[in-house]
Amino acid sequence: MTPTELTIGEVRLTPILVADPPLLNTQGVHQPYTPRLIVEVVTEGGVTGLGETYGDTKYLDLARPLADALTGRSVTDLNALPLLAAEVCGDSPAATAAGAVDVGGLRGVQTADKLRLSVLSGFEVACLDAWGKAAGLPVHALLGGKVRDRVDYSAYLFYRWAEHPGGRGEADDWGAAVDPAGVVAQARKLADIYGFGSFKLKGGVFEPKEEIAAVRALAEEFPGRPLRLDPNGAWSVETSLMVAEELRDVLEYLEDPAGTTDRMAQVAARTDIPLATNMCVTTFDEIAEAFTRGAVQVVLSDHHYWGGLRNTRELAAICRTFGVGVSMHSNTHLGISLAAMTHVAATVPNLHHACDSHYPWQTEDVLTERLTFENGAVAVTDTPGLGVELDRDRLAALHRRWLDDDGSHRDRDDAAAMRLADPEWTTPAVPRW
Ligand SMILES: O=C([O-])C(=O)C[C@H](O)[C@@H](O)C(=O)[O-]
Ligand SMILES: [Mg+2]
Repeated sequence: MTPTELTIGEVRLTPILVADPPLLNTQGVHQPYTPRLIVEVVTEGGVTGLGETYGDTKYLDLARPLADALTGRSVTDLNALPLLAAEVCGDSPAATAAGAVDVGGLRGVQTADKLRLSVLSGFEVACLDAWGKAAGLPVHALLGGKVRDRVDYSAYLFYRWAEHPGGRGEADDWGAAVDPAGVVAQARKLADIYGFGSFKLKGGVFEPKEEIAAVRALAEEFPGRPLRLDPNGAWSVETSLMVAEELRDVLEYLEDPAGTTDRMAQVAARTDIPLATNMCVTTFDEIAEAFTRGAVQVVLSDHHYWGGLRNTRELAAICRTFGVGVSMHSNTHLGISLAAMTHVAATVPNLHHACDSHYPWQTEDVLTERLTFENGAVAVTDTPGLGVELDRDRLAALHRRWLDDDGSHRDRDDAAAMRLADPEWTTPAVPRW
């Protein structure tokens, strides 16, 4: 491996639109297509590394200057990435608006730092992939080596409609799930196909008592299996405590029942069910208050907004220091990100919960071969780099969809998608219940 082989000669950015089913959450419903950005880092030695991150306009605006600035640098120069991003990306107006939140609040605060980290995570993963390919080492080896050979994922259950309003988008055969029977049928199908052994229900969609009934129905169908419920902060402290009491015998943890660190701390003080979050601890700045107040017991890391695989390991070390558990959050992503999640998860000793992944809902990908779950787990590959290969035809087809789009899908907006079914819909005020 010579320095030239590791020097970045070109960075290619390809925004795409990926099919997404009508999955419901407290903000609204997923649009038929969701934006992602595929990053290719090509070294002067001809090695191509792949990365993936959010593809909404506010991310693309930051990704372009960073791509230009990377040319001539080494793929190993990763500690300098945040400094470089801070220097060249500038602050996005979306991030600097007072009280800005990510995806209507589903992913917590939105700051200029977090937005830059979300962008540079795609570049970090692409650099690690290129470096690993050039060195003949898997990405997990570059992170210090794996401590497990498979990474467990949980079934990510959603209330959903059979199809998008007006029959838009791509059809699938999952049918609707809007009541306990529908949720159980969906869980059974996900367990049968993928072998998942734990189940997370995305809540905050219906009245809490209906969601309690759905979790109870899951507990009956899958006795003893770890269950989670995540209303994305839609409940008050009192409602959170009521749900915690009703489900205390079956929940592994309750995820973001209430929407702020202060409310989570109030809930945590009065229940012994662990609270997990991907909303009130989403940046390093938020850790101290949440941990010292005992507001969360499990942090659901997301390598995209935490700034990459190496930052995820730093977060895991901080969690370990405070006796806080760690697992992984997910939203709509493709196989490059699933591979990246699997590599980093394989290196984290204190990862004791099955990670979230939307991947089963994504029928489209940009890989020649999709990643597979066996008994609910993804095997940790020892193939150099991430161990995945880009399918250029698929990438081109999904980019073509992005080019042809009239702009209505280029920025994720679950509330706007909901208004197509319910013109009166506005993003609910929190707490909703
Ligand atoms: O809280 C979570 O687990 C998420 O934010 C995951 C996703 O954003 C999910 O809520 C979604 O996509 O509807
Ligand atoms: Mg969550």
